Amino acid sequence: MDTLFEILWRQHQIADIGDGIGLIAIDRVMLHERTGGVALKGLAAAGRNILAPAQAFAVMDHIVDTLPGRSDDTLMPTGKAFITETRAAAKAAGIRLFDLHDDRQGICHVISPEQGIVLPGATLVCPDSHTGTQGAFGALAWGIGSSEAEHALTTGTLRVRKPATMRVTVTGRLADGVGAKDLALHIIVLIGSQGAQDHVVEFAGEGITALDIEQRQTLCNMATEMSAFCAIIAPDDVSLSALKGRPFAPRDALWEQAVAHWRTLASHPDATFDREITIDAATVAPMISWGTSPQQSIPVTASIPPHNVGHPRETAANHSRSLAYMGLADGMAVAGEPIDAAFIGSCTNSRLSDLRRAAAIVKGRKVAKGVRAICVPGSKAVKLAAEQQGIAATLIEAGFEWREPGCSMCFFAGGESFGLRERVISTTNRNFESRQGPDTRTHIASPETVAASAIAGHIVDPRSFKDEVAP
Ligand SMILES: CC(C)[C@H](C(=O)O)[C@@H](O)C(=O)O
Ligand code: SF4
Repeated sequence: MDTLFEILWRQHQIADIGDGIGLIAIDRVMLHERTGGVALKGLAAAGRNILAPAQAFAVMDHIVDTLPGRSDDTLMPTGKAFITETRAAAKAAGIRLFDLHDDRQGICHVISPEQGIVLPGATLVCPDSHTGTQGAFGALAWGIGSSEAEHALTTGTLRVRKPATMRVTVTGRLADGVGAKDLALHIIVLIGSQGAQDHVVEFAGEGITALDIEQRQTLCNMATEMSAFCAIIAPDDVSLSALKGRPFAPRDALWEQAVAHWRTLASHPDATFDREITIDAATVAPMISWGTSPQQSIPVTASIPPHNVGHPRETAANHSRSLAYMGLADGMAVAGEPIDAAFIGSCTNSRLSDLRRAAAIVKGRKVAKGVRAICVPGSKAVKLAAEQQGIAATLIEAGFEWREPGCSMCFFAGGESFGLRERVISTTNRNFESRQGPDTRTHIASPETVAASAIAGHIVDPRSFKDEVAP
């Protein structure tokens, strides 16, 4: 009785190499300028061709400047070369490139579904750790290294160690004001940030099927922070309607044929998983991270617990180091901490519905004095839609900077950053030391919590912030 993962593995396994490793057929390769250009250059240097150029796609997202009027110049000292070399290599290789000024440009994991590149039942790889985001569509999508990307491009295959399976079933529905980001942090606190290592995580249950497709992507994105091999959600009406009519998705009779196949893709009711976890959606509250790992998170209404309480695999030394780095102490509430900046963006929470929920919170209000608030839409398509729908105007009116799409301040190594030791509340997925700038103190949370905190000037529960902030 197969799980969805085992069905997709069987459908793509060309050979069982032994030792738990399969030779897997790869349907799509996505590349970005930070790691993908390296793979393309490596192939060219070795004189190898790309087996199926029509199935490989490159985009500029990590290093590109997100200020209006941008060019190939970037804040990352060696950044320009990544951009120009990726462009040249993609052209020489004859693959599609969504370049800086292309209307389809954006963060790789955001644009792939927008363009219909990811499809249910397909295998998709990208030299980027958050590729599992795209498992929200029922694809087997996982992150690889640059040299694996070279191998996938030139052979259409990869050797893969077969991961174990884990199902996270969410019963009931999330409460109002609680979203997929909160659910993801709740799960990470429960199982730890290594909790899903070497596992494919299938998310299932009413709490998952009730999520819209963008929330599902947020959840699958955060599976990387559980150290999962990747995440997957069985395709259904929600995911299929999100892909219908997309530029690279099949059309007409081919679409119907594909749908008939995709409808068969689900774990058998009697399938057994190596691990099973069940979560009652009613127990999930808006979450906030207090430390330097996503597992160091708490409900926004709670106080920082002493080490080991609810935080598996956390040593006392780790716990103290995180607190010292963050300028916090045991037993403190994180709510109420003044912030220097608020960031809405990244492949976790930069889609239209994320921005819409943030805008609903800030509408008619102003970002607190002294807080730098920035919104970076995940793609040009998101940006244009947000502008057309008045979402951008609401955010700008409130005092948010409105930027061009890209990874931006999710990732200091791309060049853009917040200031020394600044306290930032952020919709991103990683709160590691110096992730968003030199010694920045990042708190990760949902778009609602980030938006509400930007208005309040301190970390706040989005469900009750209106009581604390005058309209
Ligand atoms: C630069 C890239 C390889 C990296 C990743 O793989 O995740 C980045 O996207 C990140 O989020 O840290
Ligand atoms: S938005 Fe952040 S997490 Fe996502 S791919 Fe870019 S750098 Fe990585």
